Amino acid sequence: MSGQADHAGAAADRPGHTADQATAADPVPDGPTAELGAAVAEAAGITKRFGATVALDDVSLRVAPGEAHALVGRNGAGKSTLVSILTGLARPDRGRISFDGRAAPPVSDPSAWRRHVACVYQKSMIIPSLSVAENLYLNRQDRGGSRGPGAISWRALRSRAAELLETWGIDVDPRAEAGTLTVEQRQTLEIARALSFGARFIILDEPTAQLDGAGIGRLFDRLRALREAGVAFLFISHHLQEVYEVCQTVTVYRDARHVLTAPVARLGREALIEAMTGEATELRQVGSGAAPIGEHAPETLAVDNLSIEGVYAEVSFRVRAGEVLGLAGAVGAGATALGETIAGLRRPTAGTVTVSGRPVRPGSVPASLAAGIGFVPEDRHREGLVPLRSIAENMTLTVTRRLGRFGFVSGAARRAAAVPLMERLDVVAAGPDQPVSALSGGNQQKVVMGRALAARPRVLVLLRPTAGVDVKSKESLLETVASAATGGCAALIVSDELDDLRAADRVIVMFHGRVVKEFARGWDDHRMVAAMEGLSGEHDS
Ligand SMILES: Nc1ncnc2c1ncn2[C@@H]1O[C@H](COP(=O)(O)OP(=O)(O)OP(=O)(O)O)[C@@H](O)[C@H]1O
Repeated sequence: MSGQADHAGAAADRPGHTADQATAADPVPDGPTAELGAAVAEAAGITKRFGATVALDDVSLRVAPGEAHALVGRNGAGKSTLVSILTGLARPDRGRISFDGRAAPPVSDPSAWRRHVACVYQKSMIIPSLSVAENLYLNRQDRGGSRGPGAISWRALRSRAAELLETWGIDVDPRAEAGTLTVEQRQTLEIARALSFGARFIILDEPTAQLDGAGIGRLFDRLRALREAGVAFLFISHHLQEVYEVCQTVTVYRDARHVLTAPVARLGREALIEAMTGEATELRQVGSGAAPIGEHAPETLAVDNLSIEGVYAEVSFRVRAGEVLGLAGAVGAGATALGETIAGLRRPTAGTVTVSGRPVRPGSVPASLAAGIGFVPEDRHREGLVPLRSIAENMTLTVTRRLGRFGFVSGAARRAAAVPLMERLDVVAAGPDQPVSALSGGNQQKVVMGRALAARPRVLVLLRPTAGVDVKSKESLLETVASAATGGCAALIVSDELDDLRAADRVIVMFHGRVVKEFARGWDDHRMVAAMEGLSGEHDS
C-alpha cells in the first residue's frame, strides 16, 4: 500500500481547497455508517492468525451501499489481511463475512465471490497481451455470442465490452491491447471488469500510488460518479488527505484490533492520527531546522551531463557530504530513470557519475555498490528483497564481507547487525529471523531501507522511499535519511511526494527529461507542484 506526490500533496495543497471543505460538501450519514438496509459488505468478529502472529483480532467492518469507506492503520495493522478475507482469498479463523445481508460464498467458489467484490491492487491483474475486450470477458467468451459453448464471437465480445465501457462512461478502446494502457486506464478497466461481474463493492488498495495529479483528480471524479450509481468502495491509503477528499466514513485498525469507525467529517486529522498510533503526537516536519551545509563540505556525488536518449538529457548536479538533495518529477519526468542510472540499473548514453572524485563504471549495480552507492529501489518486490529469507539475511545481503570471513557469516552476526536497524526504522515483526514475505508491505519497504544503510554508503539514492509507509513510520524513515547525512553521507531522494522532498536541503525539479528548476529549503508547495507539472515561471524560485 503506497502513495504519490501528487495532486499537490492532495486536496489541502490545492489553492482554496482544504480537507474540511472537501468533506463538508459531502452528505454524511448520521451514524458511524448509514444504517439503511443491509450492508453491501460486512465483516463481523474476524480473527486471523499466522503462526504466533495475530493479524486480526475480533475486528469488524460494515460498508453501506454507495459509501466510500476508508480503512486506515499503521503498517502491519491488518488491512491487507482483511482485504484477503473480504475477497475470498483467505479464510478467517473466526468470524463471518456477508454481502447484501447474506453469508459469503465458500472460499472454494471464486466466481461466486467475484459477483460481490473485487480488489483493484497496485499490481495489475490484467493480462497485457490481450485486448481490453478479452480482459473484460476473459473465460466468459461463450456468453459473448450465440454460437454455443466453445465458439468465440469476437465481434459480439467487442460490442459487449464497448457497451459496458460506455455504460460506465469509460473512455477506452475495447480493441486496444491491455499492455498499452496507462496505469489510470488499467485501473479503470479493472473497475469495469468488477462491475461486469455484478459486484457493487470495490476495494481500492492505494489507488493513487502511480497516478499523477490530474490522474488522481479524474479517479476521484469517477469514484464519486460510481457512488452516485450505488457502487460502494473500501479505500485503503496511507495518504490521509485522500481519505478526507473522497470518503464519508473511516475505520481505523491498530495492532490487529478495531479502534474506531466514524464519519470522516467529524474526525480531525490529529484525532485520526492519534487513533492510528495510540498516542497524541504531532507529526514533525523532518528537515526543518537542519543546519545549512558547509561550503567546504566535500562534493561526494558528481553527476555530469548524464543522458539516456529519449528519457532524460544533460543532467548535472553535485551533492555534498552531509547534504540531502531532492530530485522531484512527476511520473515520466525522467527523475526515476536518473536515480536508477546512478545506482547502476540503467546505462547512460552519455555523461558520468563520480563518487568522491572517482568515476563509477556505468550500468553496473556491483560497480555502484563498490563505489559506495547505497540504493533503495522503487519496486521492492522486483529489485529489493529475497522474500523467503529472513529480515536479518535481507538486511545484510550486501555486507557479508564486512560481517564474516571467507563469505561465511553467522546468524548471530547477521542478527546483531540487523536488530539496531530494525529498531531505528521501526520495523514491526516477530523478530530478525522472520521471513520478509511474512511482513506487511510497509515493513518490507523499511527492510529495503535497512539493507541500503547496512552497507554504510557514502551516497544514498532513494526512489520514492516512503511509498506504502504509514504517516508515523514515514517520519522515522526520513529522519534516518537525515541522520545518515549528518553522519557524512550524500543523499539523493527521488520522489514526487512533497513530504519526502521537504526533508531535503534543496530540490531540483525535472520535467520531460530536463532539469527545469531548483528550490532552496522553505519552498512553497504550489510552486513546487507547478514546477513538477511544467508550469513554473522563470521568476518564481
Ligand atoms: N503470510 C503471513 N505469514 C505471517 N505473518 C503474516 C502473513 N501475512 C501477514 N502477516 C502479519 O500479519 C500482520 C498484518 O499484516 P497486513 O499485511 O495485514 O498489514 P497492513 O495493515 O496491510 O500493513 P501495510 O500498511 O504495511 O500494508 C503483520 O504483523 C504481518 O507481519
